[in-house]
Amino acid sequence: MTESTTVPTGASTTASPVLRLRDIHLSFGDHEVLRGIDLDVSAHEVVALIGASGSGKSTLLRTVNLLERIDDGQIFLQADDISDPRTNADAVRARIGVVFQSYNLFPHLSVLDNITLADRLVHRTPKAASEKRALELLDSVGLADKARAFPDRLSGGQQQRVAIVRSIATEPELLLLDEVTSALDPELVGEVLELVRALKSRGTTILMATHEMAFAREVADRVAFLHEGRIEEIGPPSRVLRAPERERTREFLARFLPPS
Ligand SMILES: Nc1ncnc2c1ncn2[C@@H]1O[C@H](COP(=O)(O)OP(=O)(O)OP(=O)(O)O)[C@@H](O)[C@H]1O
Repeated sequence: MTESTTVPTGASTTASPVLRLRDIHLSFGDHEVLRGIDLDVSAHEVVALIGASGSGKSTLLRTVNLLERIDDGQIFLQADDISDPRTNADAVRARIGVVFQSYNLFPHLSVLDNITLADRLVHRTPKAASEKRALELLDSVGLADKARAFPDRLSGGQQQRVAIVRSIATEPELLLLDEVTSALDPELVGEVLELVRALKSRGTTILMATHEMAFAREVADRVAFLHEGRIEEIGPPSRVLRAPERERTREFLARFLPPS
């Protein structure tokens, strides 16, 4: 029996997963924030992490990108054990796209330069090829006319869409989205969610933390409900988010309760 079939993570396909988390533990001082997480994300799958504020969603995403080092367990990206301390973190990060809550664009670079920077520096893609691809991506999200603009000339929703375009410009194997709509005014949320929907339809493999329950229901193949550092429930949105009262309670908790 292979390792990927020994843990009941509820993965929806039998293909080798893009990401495998095995018994992940992580503490900050005395506070054990991740308490034995097992999770597979298959190719082209969208998995949404939901849970109250402080349940460990962001921390889990940060461990995958090696921004936090785990205390115990293993993280596999494709066949590679990236939790091995000898792993080159920069090489791993070049394979994973990340978008955080605040857009984090470089303010002194144009939209085009923001998008092409990693491709040119990390992947050594020639400037012309990198810009051609970036312009195609911008065009596909309706932002081609902003290519030469600087971030401060864009709305929050436009900045976040550029950040997402930047994260996929290098064609990462996995995309991590951490509350990508939380910092936005409500009227700007829709355009960002629309872009995530488009990524899903292109087959991007996504692990995302979200408080947007309706969105998780619509876009996620599976939803993982985190509670106090453990995955309490995982499965199709129709099952995990089945009770409207529970959904509302979770949304309320996630938005308003301070981290424990
Ligand atoms: N660098 C750190 N040092 C100490 N404690 C931390 C650190 N990062 C996170 N924590 C704690 O870990 C717990 C989990 O935080 P995390 O940000 O992962 O939760 P979350 O589920 O993403 O919350 P939210 O929905 O509010 O973003 C919280 O109690 C938080 O205070």
